[in-house]
Amino acid sequence: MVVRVAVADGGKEKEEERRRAAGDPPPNRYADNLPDFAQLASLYPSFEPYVFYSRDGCPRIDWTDFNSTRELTRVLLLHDLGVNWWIPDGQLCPTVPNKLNYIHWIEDLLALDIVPAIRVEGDITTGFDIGTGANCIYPLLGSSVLGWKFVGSDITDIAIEWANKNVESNPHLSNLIEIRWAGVGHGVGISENNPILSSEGSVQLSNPGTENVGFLASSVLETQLNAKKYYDGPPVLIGSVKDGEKFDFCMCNPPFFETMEEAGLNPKTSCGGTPAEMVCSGGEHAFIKHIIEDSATLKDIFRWYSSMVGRKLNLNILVSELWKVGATVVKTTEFVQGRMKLLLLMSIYALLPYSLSATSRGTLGERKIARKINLNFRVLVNQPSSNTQA
Ligand SMILES: C[S@@+](CC[C@H](N)C(=O)[O-])C[C@H]1O[C@@H](n2cnc3c(N)ncnc32)[C@H](O)[C@@H]1O
Repeated sequence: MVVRVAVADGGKEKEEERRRAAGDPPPNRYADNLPDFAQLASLYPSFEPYVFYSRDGCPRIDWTDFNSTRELTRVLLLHDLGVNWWIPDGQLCPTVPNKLNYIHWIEDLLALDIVPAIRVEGDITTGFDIGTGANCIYPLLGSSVLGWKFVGSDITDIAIEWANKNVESNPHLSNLIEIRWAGVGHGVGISENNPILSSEGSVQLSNPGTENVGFLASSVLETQLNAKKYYDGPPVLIGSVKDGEKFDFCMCNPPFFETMEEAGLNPKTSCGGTPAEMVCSGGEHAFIKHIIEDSATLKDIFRWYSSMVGRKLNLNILVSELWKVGATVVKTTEFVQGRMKLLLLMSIYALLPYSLSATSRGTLGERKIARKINLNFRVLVNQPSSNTQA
């Protein structure tokens, strides 16, 4: 018996080594165990009406019915993680297995010491979720699965109200999660050279709504007009981070689209999504570019900056923009969960205090990363204007 356990553990270790070496994403509890709808239906009477059986006898749900996908998310969070959760009709409904992928990927990156830890050892890992939404899914997953602390920011009444409700209905997590209006921080990264653009396009040097400095120097106006071609929404990171705060990472599922028409509807699923959640001026490219620009100011206030990216073309453009602002490590990955064939592109980067540059796909062992750093450093020196992604 003991020997069998030892063998099994050894196998797990080898598999873990292989996974890391191959750059595969970390395991997710749902990777080999898709949710058992029949079991959930027998345990949760509220879920039972949504489950039906296909001719092959498999229990299924109607993915085009919002009530059905929302109830699945509710019972999964409750059954597997002991998390109480709800969202109002039409708000973006998260698919738990996909969301866990992002959390586990960050977990893997934090385990690497390619970017030095910024906080004292023993501190609780702390993340910043940009646009946490009414569903507050990343803070709920990160705190319940890994015990991480989170600040979740957002800009809409409904997101702030429901994210708070979701935190309060889980008293065991409530000391780990703070929900915060974006742009009401205490001025980290804000200076006369680096003002905040408000949603109305005026410049603010502190809390929006309390101290509007009004009219602008023409150079600032010019920047602002250029910015309008891109993202002209409320502040993202600068203005949302408070004095003295440090984070291990930020993460973001951005508003991906410029219009709701562009967002379209996936006829095979109904996961809700209001215009405020799905759309921003300039779409995902502009939103993430704004995060990149903020990060160039905030630098090591975050150990890693990360975001989801919907379109591969945007990912390539954004990576080249990362080099321009001095990113020193850029990592990307793609996730496919179960049979859903949903492709998630992820990008994560850090701005180290020295000027090496590296890029890699997935997770690499330390030695390989060191080799890649040298390789890309040479490439960058020889061809400073080229866009180098290994
Ligand atoms: C695609 S939703 C993501 C919701 C949730 N994190 C998820 O993954 O399901 C994008 C969210 O970003 C919020 N948002 C838009 N602009 C923002 C800003 N400047 N700062 C913070 N949140 C913002 C929206 O209100 C919305 O809740």
